Amino acid sequence: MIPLLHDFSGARILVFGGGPVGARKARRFAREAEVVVVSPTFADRGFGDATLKQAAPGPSDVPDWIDRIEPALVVAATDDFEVNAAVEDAARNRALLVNRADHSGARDPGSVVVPATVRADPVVAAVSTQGRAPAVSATLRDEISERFDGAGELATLVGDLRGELADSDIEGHRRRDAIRTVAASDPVRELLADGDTERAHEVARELFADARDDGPPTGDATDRS
Ligand SMILES: C[C@@]1(CC(=O)O)c2cc3[nH]c(cc4nc(cc5[nH]c(cc(n2)[C@H]1CCC(=O)O)[C@@](C)(CC(=O)O)[C@@H]5CCC(=O)O)C(CC(=O)O)=C4CCC(=O)O)c(CCC(=O)O)c3CC(=O)O
Ligand SMILES: NC(=O)C1=CN([C@@H]2O[C@H](COP(=O)(O)OP(=O)(O)OC[C@H]3O[C@@H](n4cnc5c(N)ncnc54)[C@H](O)[C@@H]3O)[C@@H](O)[C@H]2O)C=CC1
Repeated sequence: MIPLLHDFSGARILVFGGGPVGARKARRFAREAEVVVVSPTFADRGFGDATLKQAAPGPSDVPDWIDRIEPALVVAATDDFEVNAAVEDAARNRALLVNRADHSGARDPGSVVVPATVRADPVVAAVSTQGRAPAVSATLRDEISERFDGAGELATLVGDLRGELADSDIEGHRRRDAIRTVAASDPVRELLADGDTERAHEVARELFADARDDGPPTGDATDRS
């Protein structure tokens, strides 16, 4: 499986199953998409801004729900294997993305796994074990999140500097070195994590100007994919 970021803004997502797992998926997707959850019962836990529809569709009712809602992604999170299987079949027949919460074996095209994520907008990190051991994903996510202090602010700051350079006639390698110097600067990161944004910007600008004008030795130019 290949990790990608998918923009679901303006899209609809249909979740079958209103237990804790359906709620967790609904909450996650509702930050961006219009989420509908269909289920006979709903957990106490929050569903974000999702719309809740109380119903207990059997396997043969599933296609109608999908055709009515017209989702981009369907989530099968009921505790009923037959219903989850019907959700997967109907989604696949319509070439929709499908996430099965009760199944992590072999996967067909169009099936997606929900990773454990850390967000510090605009930075987002996702960890998956490709379905093998979700608890490991969650543990590693917690470790990564401890290193995320100031990461969102850093990306915003470096993004601003990139924007300012976009129209300049600075040589490509100097531009890249200057940007990398700021991106990798521990002092800038620490100042941002401490909330000292003003000083962080000053230090970043100094580093940036030095690297741009004098240019440290050009680093490794290989593409890190
Ligand atoms: C394939 C996948 C499908 C998908 O949902 O996309 C899937 C499948 C299954 N999970 C199961 C169990 C558990 N899942 C969790 C937790 C999380 N599971 C998540 C994702 C995924 N789970 C996808 C793969 C992710 C990857 O690639 O690593 C996370 C990361 C994201 C999220 O769900 O939001 C979220 C962390 C949330 C957070 O902390 O943020 C815990 C731990 C806990 O609850 O504390 C347990 C109990 C311990 C255990 O069993 O391991 C079972 C057995 C169910 C049963 O026994 O009935 C299945 C089905 C099966 O394995 O067949
Ligand atoms: N992916 C993950 O992270 C995890 C997945 N699971 C799997 O996901 C499934 C759901 O987990 P929980 O929410 O904890 O289970 P749960 O049993 O608490 O909730 C199941 C929900 O599905 C609803 N439901 C039952 N029949 C339905 C139907 N015909 N149509 C729509 N909704 C229906 C129930 O009313 C209930 O709200 C579990 O059976 C398990 O296989 C479990 C733990 C973690």
